Order: sequence, then C-alpha cells, then structure tokens
Amino acid sequence: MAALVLATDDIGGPEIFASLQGEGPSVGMPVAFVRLSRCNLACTWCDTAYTWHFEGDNRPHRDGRAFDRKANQVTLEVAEVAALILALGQKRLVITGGEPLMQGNALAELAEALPDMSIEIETNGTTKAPVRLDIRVDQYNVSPKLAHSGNEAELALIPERLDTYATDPRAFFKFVVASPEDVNEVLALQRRYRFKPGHVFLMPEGTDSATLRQREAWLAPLCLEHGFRMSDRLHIHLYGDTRGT
Ligand SMILES: C[S@@+](CC[C@H](N)C(=O)[O-])C[C@H]1O[C@@H](n2cnc3c(N)ncnc32)[C@H](O)[C@@H]1O
Ligand SMILES: Nc1nc2[nH]cc(C(=O)O)c2c(=O)[nH]1
Ligand code: SF4
Ligand SMILES: [Mg+2]
Repeated sequence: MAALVLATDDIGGPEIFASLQGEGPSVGMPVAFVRLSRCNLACTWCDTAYTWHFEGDNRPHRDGRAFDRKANQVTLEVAEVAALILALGQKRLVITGGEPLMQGNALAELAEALPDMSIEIETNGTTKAPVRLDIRVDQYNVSPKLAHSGNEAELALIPERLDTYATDPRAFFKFVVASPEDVNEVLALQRRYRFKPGHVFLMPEGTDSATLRQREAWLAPLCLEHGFRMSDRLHIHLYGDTRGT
C-alpha cells in the first residue's frame, strides 16, 4: 500500500481533523479534513506555507519565515490515514494541502479505503486527478491563482487544465481577491473559460476577521454587479488562523 506525506499540527501529529467547511459551496458542512504536504506553487499570502515553505526554499512568502522540513511533514501509510479519518465519524472528507493532487495516486488508494465517504478536493487547478481518484470525487474546489499571488501565470493558469475543470459539473472556482482590480482578471478568465453560472466564488484574501470584513465591504457589490458568488472564510471567524481547524 502507498504512503501519504501529510502536514503536521501544532504538536507534530498528522493534520487530520473535523471542522465545518469554511469556504466555497459547502460552507457550514461538518466534514473531516486531511491536509497534505508540499505545493507546486508558492503564493506569497498562502495561509498554509508550513506545508511547502521549508528551510532552504527561497521562494518568497510574506511571512519572511523559513520553515523546517522535518518538523512540518509526516509520512503515513494510507491505511493509517484512513483509520484516523474514520475515527472522526464524519460522512464527508475534504482533501487539502498544500497541493493535494501532487499525491493523486496515493489519494486514489485513500479514497478506495473510505468507500462510504463523499469526497471534496481543494486544488489550485494546475493538476488533474488520476482516473482512479477522479471517479470517487464529488466536488472540486478549484482556486486558480491571480497575478497578486506572486506565481508566474504560465505555472498557475494552465489552459488545458482550466478547460477541463470548467466543463466539469463537479468543479467550483474560488478566486482569492485582495483588491478590487483583481476582479478584472477574474472577468477575463470568465470570458475565456466560460465557467458555469453559479460556479464562481470570489473570496477575500485575509487571515483575520477584520481584514475579511473590510474587503467584503467592496467585494459584495462587485459580486452583485458581475453575478459572482461571495465566499467568506467561516473558520477564520470561528477559530482564527490556526492549524487543525
Ligand atoms: C491552502 S489552499 C490548499 C489547496 C490548494 N493548494 C489551493 O490553493 O486551492 C486552500 C484554500 O485557501 C486559499 N487561501 C490560501 N491562503 C489564503 C489567504 N491568505 N486568504 C484567503 N484564502 C487563502 C486558497 O486559495 C485555497 O482556496
Ligand atoms: N474549516 C476550514 N475550512 C476550509 N476550507 C478550505 C480549507 C483549506 O485550507 O483548504 C479549510 C480549512 O483549513 N479549514
Ligand atoms: S497553491 Fe494553495 S497551498 Fe500552494 S501556495 Fe497557493 S494557496 Fe498555498
Ligand atoms: Mg485553509
């Protein structure tokens, strides 16, 4: 059986936890989360940089911190991960990271070990799931990265991938916006990829309630004007920017 590389919680255990889904179309649902380690992108405002911003990695991040590789990832057999998830007693699993689809083949085995759970995947949209995993996925929350993320567009916005997700009825798009100008980029992507009506969310960048509220004040009218849905970040209001929530 394969192994998965997971992020760690504050005391060094695997980041597997029950919480309410805080973002996107299933906000408020009670779910189990599993957070995998590593990412192929490097968003300057990433709220989980501890999954990829390891010591010696000189990709920039606004925290300016380097994280220690060994302290922030743990490798477990798929069966062990499945048992920890089942122990949470939830019906739905949200797989996130880091970029979880970097470990798509091991995730397919995880999905097979959890035949009764529905599955939602948080992804940056640069990678597709292998078929063995894809057939088990109920929902993709795809979060393509705009210019303010600091990623090169050639790495962050891959036309073939975005075309595939745009035509998949299970895929919802969740764009992180930090300023009103960012919405122009979303509008350009909307024109190019023709995301389905009701499948596009704009979500404020922010890791504290005050920032989210302040940005939602200008984001809400823009959503009304352009027909986008707005996503808050419920978990930030409930628990702050903490691991395992
Ligand atoms: C940490 S990412 C993990 C999954 C995947 N790598 C991705 O980017 O979609 C989970 C979600 O958090 C969002 N996110 C990360 N940092 C954020 C921040 N500072 N403010 C708002 N959303 C953020 C991402 O855009 C994504 O929708
Ligand atoms: N409660 C809660 N909801 C979330 N939705 C997406 C999350 C993520 O980090 O991918 C997340 C998270 O970390 N916590
Ligand atoms: S793609 Fe996701 S995990 Fe990777 S750096 Fe960006 S927000 Fe963080
Ligand atoms: Mg999060």
